[in-house]
Amino acid sequence: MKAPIRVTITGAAGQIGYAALFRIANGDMLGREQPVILQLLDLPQAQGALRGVMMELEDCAFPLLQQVIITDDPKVAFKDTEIALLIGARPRSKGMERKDLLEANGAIFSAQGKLLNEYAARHVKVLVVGNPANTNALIAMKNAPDLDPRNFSAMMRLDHNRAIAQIAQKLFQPIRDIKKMIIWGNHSGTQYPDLDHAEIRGRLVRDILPDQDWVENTFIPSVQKRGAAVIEARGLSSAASAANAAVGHIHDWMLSSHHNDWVTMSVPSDGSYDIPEGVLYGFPVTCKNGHFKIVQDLPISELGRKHMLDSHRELMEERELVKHLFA
Ligand SMILES: NC(=O)c1ccc[n+]([C@@H]2O[C@H](COP(=O)([O-])OP(=O)(O)OC[C@H]3O[C@@H](n4cnc5c(N)ncnc54)[C@H](O)[C@@H]3O)[C@@H](O)[C@H]2O)c1
Ligand SMILES: O=C(O)C[C@H](O)C(=O)O
Repeated sequence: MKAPIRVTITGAAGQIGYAALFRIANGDMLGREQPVILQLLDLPQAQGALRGVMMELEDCAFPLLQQVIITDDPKVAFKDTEIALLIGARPRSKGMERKDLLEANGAIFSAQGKLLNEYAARHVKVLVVGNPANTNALIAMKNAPDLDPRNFSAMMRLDHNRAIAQIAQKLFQPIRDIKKMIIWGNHSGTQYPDLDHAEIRGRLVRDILPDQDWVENTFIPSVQKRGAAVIEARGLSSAASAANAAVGHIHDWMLSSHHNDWVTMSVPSDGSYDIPEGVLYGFPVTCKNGHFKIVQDLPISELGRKHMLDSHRELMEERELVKHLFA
């Protein structure tokens, strides 16, 4: 039996937490042979609900679930953690943009960055889900100077999955055949869902779907605005699909991305594709042995470059607004 991995989930009593926990305990995130210890954090007023969630986890009798710790103390939740899903934050409601949450949520991530720096395992992998995810991840990273910045990421996998689903529906093709999707930039309305490299059974999707008007006026905006469309329909922001994306993000980071494919992760920019250092930005990456590598040398169209720079500009504006939260 392998040694258990400690997984911290913040906002564990919230809707994404509820949808993620049972998947993780079932082995969907780290594999069917990897025991886990869940360290669940939520606010004091949510401890009752969290106790209920723990009871339900117990009642599933998951063979891989070795221990569940519930707490309102982040020091307890982050102690020796090896994977931290930072979900706990306010969601937006109808009519808000994700960056409207910066004020309310930014402070959470500076405090949690400091605590991760102090209490987490040195190899901890951090996935920020709470919005605005890219900039919150930057805040956490900037407050954790002793941890490798490459261990901080933000979630763009939901956008990636949404884009694949749109193409599968448009072409009446199975999801599993659609590869090499990319979402560049920010998890916001400026993200750039890039179809130029996507393949279906080895053929470029662009060759099968030459309808540029559909790509520009339907595909790109519908992926960019899908979060708002779900809020409009449900009255609440995406939860199960967000949890599924978080499980997929960590799964691939830890256990490798698929052969001849890549995934989108928001990671610290390193100058690749002329996106300057200083923000967390969605890039296509491959993962192996717990490390990601940004896919290099993809040709970028003129339209694509414009979208990529617009999204970078927005991230720089967000960065400017939260600079006071950096350690
Ligand atoms: N990146 C993405 O693709 C993506 C997708 C969906 C949602 N989100 C974001 O994820 C976040 C959570 O969404 P949700 O629907 O689960 O919200 P929710 O309101 O259902 O749950 C949030 C939980 O976090 C807790 N919480 C708040 N502050 C906390 C703190 N400082 N420490 C620990 N726990 C804290 C709350 O008590 C609550 O239980 C939101 O910011 C939402 O916008 C991101
Ligand atoms: O859109 C939101 O506010 C929630 C989430 O980021 C999403 O993309 O569904």
